[in-house]
Amino acid sequence: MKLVLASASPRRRELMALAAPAYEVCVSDVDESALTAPDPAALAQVLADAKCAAAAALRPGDVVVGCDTVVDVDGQVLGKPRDREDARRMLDSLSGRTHRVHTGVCIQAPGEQRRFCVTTEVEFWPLDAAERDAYLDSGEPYDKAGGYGIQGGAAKFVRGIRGCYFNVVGLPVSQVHRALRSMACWQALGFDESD
Ligand SMILES: Cc1cn([C@H]2C[C@H](O)[C@@H](COP(=O)(O)OP(=O)(O)OP(=O)(O)O)O2)c(=O)[nH]c1=O
Repeated sequence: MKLVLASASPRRRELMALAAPAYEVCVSDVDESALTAPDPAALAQVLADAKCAAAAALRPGDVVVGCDTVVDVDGQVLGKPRDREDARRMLDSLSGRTHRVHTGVCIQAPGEQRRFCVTTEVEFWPLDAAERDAYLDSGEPYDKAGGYGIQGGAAKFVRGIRGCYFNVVGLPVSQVHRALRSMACWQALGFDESD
C-alpha cells in the first residue's frame, strides 16, 4: 500500500512532503469545468472528490489524496485567470478587501474515507494600478486560483490572514497530516505516531 497525491501542482507536492513522510504522485484527467456546486467551499470539495476518485481508479488498494483550491469573494468563485484581462479583474476585486480561500481535501483509502474543506481569510491592502500591473507582468498570476500567489510576489499585497497559510498555497498541511494519522491506513503505510 502506498500514499498517493493526485496533483500536478509542484507547490502541492512540496507541501505534501511536510504532511507525510513518503508519498508518490498520480496525475489524472478531470474536467473541472463540468462540475458545479451551490457555494465556493462546496465546489472546492466536489473538485477535490473528483480528482481523488480519478486517481483512486488508477491506484486501487492505495491511499489517495485529492485537493482543490478556490478563491471566494463574496460568494463568487475566482478560479485560474484565463488571460491578463481576467487576472486584472480578479486582482481589482481583491484589492482593499478580505476574501476567503477554500481548499477541499478528499482522502480515499481501502474501507475508509475523509473529506473536509479548510477555509483561510486573506486581507489585501488597496492595490494601486502600478503595482497591480507590475504583478500581471511577472507572469505569476496565471496558474493560480484568484490570480495571485501568497508565497511569491503577492506577499506584498497581504495585510493579514486568519487561518492556515499553507491552505492558501494549496494544501492544509496540519489538517491533512492529522486526518491521515487518524486513519487505520497510517500504520498500514508503515508510518507511526512519531511521523
Ligand atoms: C490563492 C493561491 C493559489 N495558489 C495555487 C494553488 C493551486 O496550485 C492553484 C489552484 O488550482 P487547483 O485547481 O487547486 O490545483 P492545480 O490545478 O494547480 O493542481 P492539481 O489540480 O493538479 O492538484 O492555485 C497558490 O499557489 N498560491 C495562492 O496564494
